[in-house]
Amino acid sequence: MDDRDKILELYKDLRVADVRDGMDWNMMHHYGSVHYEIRPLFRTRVVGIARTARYVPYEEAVPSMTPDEYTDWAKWYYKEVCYDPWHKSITNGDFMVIDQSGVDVGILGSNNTLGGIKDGIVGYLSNGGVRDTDEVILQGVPVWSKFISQKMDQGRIRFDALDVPVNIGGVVIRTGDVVVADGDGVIVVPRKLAYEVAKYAHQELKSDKAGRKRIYEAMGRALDHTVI
Ligand SMILES: O=C([O-])CC(=O)C(=O)O
Ligand SMILES: [Mg+2]
Repeated sequence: MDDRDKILELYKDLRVADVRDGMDWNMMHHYGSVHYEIRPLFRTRVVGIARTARYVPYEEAVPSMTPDEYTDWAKWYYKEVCYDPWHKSITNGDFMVIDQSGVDVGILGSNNTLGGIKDGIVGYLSNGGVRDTDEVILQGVPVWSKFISQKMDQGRIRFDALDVPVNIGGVVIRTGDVVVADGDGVIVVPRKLAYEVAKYAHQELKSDKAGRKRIYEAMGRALDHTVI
């Protein structure tokens, strides 16, 4: 098992809250929690290894053209201006992290997110928008984003860089960092702290389970997977 698989295994049962505590136990109180305005489209839990991409505003004016000319232009735009190069180099367990510089577009949609899942992406995190959200939810694609946007990329945003440090909700995320996301939001662990944080996150999870198990038993409540 390589380091990456070891880390994914180590984090697979940890909740965002446990990882938060594990960061605190390593004097990282100030760091790691992505701003609470970044929320899941639907509640689920995903652990992955960050893969980052940055997009920036498109500075040119869209030339005047007929709708049929626009069809070709839109295709050209996807190919040359706002492409998703990460699609070509996905590793199983990647958590795709998109910095879209505040532009109101849905870089993520039902099509490109599902294509990434097919190739091994486990979830998406964006400080921007997602669209086609009814299908994204139906397809069960885990997405944490700042907003929902109806808009296409054309004339609004361009691809800038892959595997650069990005700022998502106040946290600098680098390709290779550990990303844990659930109904509480998203937390990022710098790769060099991954083992130490996991150790104390497990300590917290264990004590949480034991405490709630005692209450379940006192209530005569059937035990579930969160306490055993
Ligand atoms: O085309 C895009 O950039 C996003 C989108 O709507 C999809 O992937 O379905
Ligand atoms: Mg779409």
